[in-house]
Amino acid sequence: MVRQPIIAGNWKMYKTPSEAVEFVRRLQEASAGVDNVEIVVAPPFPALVPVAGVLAGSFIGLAAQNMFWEAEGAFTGEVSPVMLAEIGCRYVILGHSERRQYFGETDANVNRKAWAALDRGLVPIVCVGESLDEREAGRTEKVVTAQIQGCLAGLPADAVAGLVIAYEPVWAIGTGRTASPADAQEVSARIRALVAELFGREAADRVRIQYGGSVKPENTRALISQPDIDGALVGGASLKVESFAGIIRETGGAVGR
Ligand SMILES: O=C[C@H](O)COP(=O)(O)O
Repeated sequence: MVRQPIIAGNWKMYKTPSEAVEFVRRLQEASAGVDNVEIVVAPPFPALVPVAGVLAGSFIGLAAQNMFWEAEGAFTGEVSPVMLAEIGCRYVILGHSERRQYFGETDANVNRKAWAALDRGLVPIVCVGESLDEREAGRTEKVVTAQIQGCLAGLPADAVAGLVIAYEPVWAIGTGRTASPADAQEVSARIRALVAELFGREAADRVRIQYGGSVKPENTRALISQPDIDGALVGGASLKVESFAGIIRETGGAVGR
């Protein structure tokens, strides 16, 4: 089964709209010619519209970092899937560990959001991953299994096949401490086996699993070469064109044609 690798840059709360526009213009040039990798950027909300304008018709896709599950209503401060779809988002990141840690995001919330996103034609990038305490207590598999079961509960198998799941061990995010390729592969393989159990072999073969946590150009190739890792969700290193384009090129080189 050939799965096209997907490299997504999660800019978190960095870059003003003008900085974001300038960045994607430069990224288009820097990543031109890499045609075997899907590239996605996830700017903060105020930058989505201007960046969508620059990216219209481009090979770089647009993602939001979060959304609410209702289409509209009295929900101050929230953004709906309808709005994201209309401005040209293709993806939406759901359940990032920072949303879980600081804003009370739960697996049940992520599940409602995933249904709503799919209903509006957006592809969820569903984030899962264990904390350091959980890993050290030997609970990684248990934690990630519960997250997958909760976040994807009841979704149709063909929708799951089209999803992106980002495995991000919380202890590796922004710390410079990357999971070893073997550890990242082991959990990614567990996730794929679980998807097979819950949604069938075809969904498991098609779903793309990203690794996230201190990914940089230097460690990309070893991670991407793992059989169950189909890309990366990149934080810090996606904020500079040189390092993000480096990760994209390394990915293209690792998968070949
Ligand atoms: O969404 C991205 C992840 O949180 C990874 O962030 P990082 O690459 O800065 O460790």
